[in-house]
Amino acid sequence: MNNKKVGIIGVGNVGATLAFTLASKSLCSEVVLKDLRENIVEAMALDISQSANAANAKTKVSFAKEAKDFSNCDVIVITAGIPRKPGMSRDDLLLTNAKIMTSVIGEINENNPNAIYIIVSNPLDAMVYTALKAANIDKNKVLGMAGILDSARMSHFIQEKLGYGEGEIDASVMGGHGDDMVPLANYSTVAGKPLDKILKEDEIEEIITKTRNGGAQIVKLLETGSAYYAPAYSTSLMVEAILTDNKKVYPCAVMLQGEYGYENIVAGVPVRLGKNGVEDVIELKLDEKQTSEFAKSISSVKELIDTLENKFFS
Ligand SMILES: NC(=O)c1ccc[n+]([C@@H]2O[C@H](COP(=O)([O-])OP(=O)(O)OC[C@H]3O[C@@H](n4cnc5c(N)ncnc54)[C@H](O)[C@@H]3O)[C@@H](O)[C@H]2O)c1
Ligand SMILES: O=C(O)C[C@H](O)C(=O)O
Repeated sequence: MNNKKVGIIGVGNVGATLAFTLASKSLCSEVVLKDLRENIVEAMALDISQSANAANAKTKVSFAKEAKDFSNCDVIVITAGIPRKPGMSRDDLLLTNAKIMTSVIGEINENNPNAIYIIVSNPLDAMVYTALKAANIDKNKVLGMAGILDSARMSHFIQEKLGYGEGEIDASVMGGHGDDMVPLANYSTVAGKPLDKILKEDEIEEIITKTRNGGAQIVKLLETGSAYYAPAYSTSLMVEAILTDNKKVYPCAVMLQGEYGYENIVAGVPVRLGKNGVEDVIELKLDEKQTSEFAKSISSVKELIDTLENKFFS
């Protein structure tokens, strides 16, 4: 066992599913949960700990009764915040979740000097920005989860279109986690073959549209909230990469400082993950259309950041 501690704040659908995933896979020695809802967090800690015992897993699952219980974490995942409901955009959550993000970061930052933070709350890119601004943490230690999820959705829609490829599809999505994210057909492969060599342009466009709409599709069906199995599993991959220092490259939302020609803006880009968090940002060569789509996605994130600066941080 690796003697690593993971803290999860916000133990609703995504947080609880993530805790279950980490514990079932014995990815760390300890998972500690924190939420405003005292009975729920205690119930989740009991239930998930008991499931881990059923699996003979080695992870201890507990909940934080006081600040010291949520200290010295190696990785902290923040899923605290409200999810959207049908008819809403992720951006509608901006000011409510910025308030929650600022408050939770303020509660835990001091006791966790070495933690790497993974942000999940929406709107994702703006929440990564908020976390960085609220706590003055090194930019390489704060990452947002969305790109793995969006890429998994794209893989799903590719498989659905082709009718084959399970386990052999490797899709790639960049940009902000919003309606104009940038799925990259030429960097998406089926058994190593690029998608743009397999499907026609209109078929690829259909997959791109479905990928962009993937979150909203589930929100509409669920009625009460948003997706959580794929988001939680995607987050577990980031946690694993950091804890095991495996150097895997995943699309993650990070603060850009010159990469892709942008400064002081958060967006999803391929990142090599390791024990230090962001170990490298990989710069893919984008064609003209992808470059302009990435610029559009960046400008949507910029609008949210401007709103935060004018209405929240000022
Ligand atoms: N980045 C992504 O790809 C992605 C994917 C799925 C969900 N999300 C986002 O993650 C967030 C959580 O989604 P969910 O489905 O788990 O929602 P949920 O409502 O099931 O859970 C949210 C939890 O946060 C808790 N919480 C709220 N304020 C808190 C605070 N100050 N301190 C501690 N806990 C607090 C709530 O009590 C609740 O248990 C939402 O904002 C959602 O939009 C993002
Ligand atoms: O769609 C949402 O609001 C939740 C999340 O961002 C998702 O893509 O599933």
